[in-house]
Amino acid sequence: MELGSRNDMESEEQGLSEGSEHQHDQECDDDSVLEMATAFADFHPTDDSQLGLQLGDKVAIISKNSADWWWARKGELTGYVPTNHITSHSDEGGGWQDGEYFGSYNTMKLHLEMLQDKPRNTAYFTAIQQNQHRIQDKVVLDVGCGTGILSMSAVKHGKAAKVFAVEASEFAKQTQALIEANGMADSIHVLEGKVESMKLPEQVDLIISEWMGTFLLFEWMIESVILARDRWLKEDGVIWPSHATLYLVPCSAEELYQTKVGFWESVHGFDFSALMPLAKEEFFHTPLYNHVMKTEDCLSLPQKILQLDMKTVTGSELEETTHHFEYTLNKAGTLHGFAAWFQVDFAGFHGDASEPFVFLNTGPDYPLTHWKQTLFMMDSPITVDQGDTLDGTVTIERNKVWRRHLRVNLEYSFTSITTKDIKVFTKLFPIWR
Ligand SMILES: N=C(N)NC/C=C/[C@H]1O[C@@H](n2cnc3c(N)ncnc32)[C@H](O)[C@@H]1O
Repeated sequence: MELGSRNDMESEEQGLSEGSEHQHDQECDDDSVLEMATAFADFHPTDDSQLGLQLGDKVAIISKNSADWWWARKGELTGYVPTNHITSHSDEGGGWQDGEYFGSYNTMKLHLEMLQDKPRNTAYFTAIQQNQHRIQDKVVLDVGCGTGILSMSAVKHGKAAKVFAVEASEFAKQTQALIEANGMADSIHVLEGKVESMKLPEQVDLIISEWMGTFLLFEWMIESVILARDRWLKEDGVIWPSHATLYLVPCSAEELYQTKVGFWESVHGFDFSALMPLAKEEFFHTPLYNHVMKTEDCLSLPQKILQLDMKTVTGSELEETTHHFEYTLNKAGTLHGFAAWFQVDFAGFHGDASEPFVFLNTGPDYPLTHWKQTLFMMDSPITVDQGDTLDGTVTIERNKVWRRHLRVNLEYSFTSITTKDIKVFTKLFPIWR
């Protein structure tokens, strides 16, 4: 299930900012504080009545003296802050945009899309069935259960004794009805609310969750799963997926490029090429979250740019990651950009390591899923030869203000095997802010 996998959310996504819930901050309890706010830009004070800000700083708003300056406190310091440098939490749910986010999961369209994603559901069901002897009579936590499909499978296929099915959106009310309609109310306990604020009566043996978003991390639900793991998973418990791997490959996207940009060369016989820069900016500024690539589009072997062990990964490790890559192109063609996809594994139960585990790979060599692939289009395609090389880095940086969003920075040098000349490229792609 993916915030960025549906057109409506995609358009809402750009404006995903009117979270209605006010995420209560501890500092708010101090009665002199009107509300909390976060700086989304640095601010350098011009006199000592002003408070300096760094992007991501949280400040307590004491009074709103004017439309442009508010009196605020940051730690022990107080001073005026410019309102056009901060986003007040009362608008945005503290940058998590929870109102809008959970609201988006209260739609039939979304659940239909996920429940119709055969590879997705088959992976979870098969993993549960294959490990029935380990799940039987155990206690399971389903983080973000949606319709409760995975919880029902844990009981039906896994013979779990008890499942806590946690769902923050209003949809949880429907889920309760589904559990009852399937005679599972005595083993599946639907809990409406964020897992962060949930009080369970006991630790669990297995956490199951389907948290993966565009480019694996968008929506940043992984943080909620990590928190649930740290708080509710037994020491020797298992978390599924147990591992998550992000892949990146340099690729062609000729048809897409011609459709969106080449088109302007000649429009009904007229030269509209002056519009090509605008087209590139509009269509390629952010990655394409619903691109379906063909294996032959790959210009090299994919490389792993992020590998997560879900039993041990911490939230802070994910704030910013950088991976160095070197690709040797294995065919001639046109390099338009890079494609990304992920694989999640369902391993982790004790058993000999050679035991085959179920995995779900959303790449071009596997059956298509609703995640499709994520395409990062560079602005200028280059003609390449077999043997040319790309050497660079991909940096994934979580947005410090909009906490479900991230930015992917691609920087690399291209070396032609024939002429040896080197071209350097760099582009920053927000997902989606
Ligand atoms: N797989 C994709 N793409 N989306 C993730 C799946 C999101 C589902 O999990 C719920 N959810 C997300 N975060 C939490 C949380 N912290 N506590 C409880 N429920 C949550 C959402 O309302 C969706 O139903």
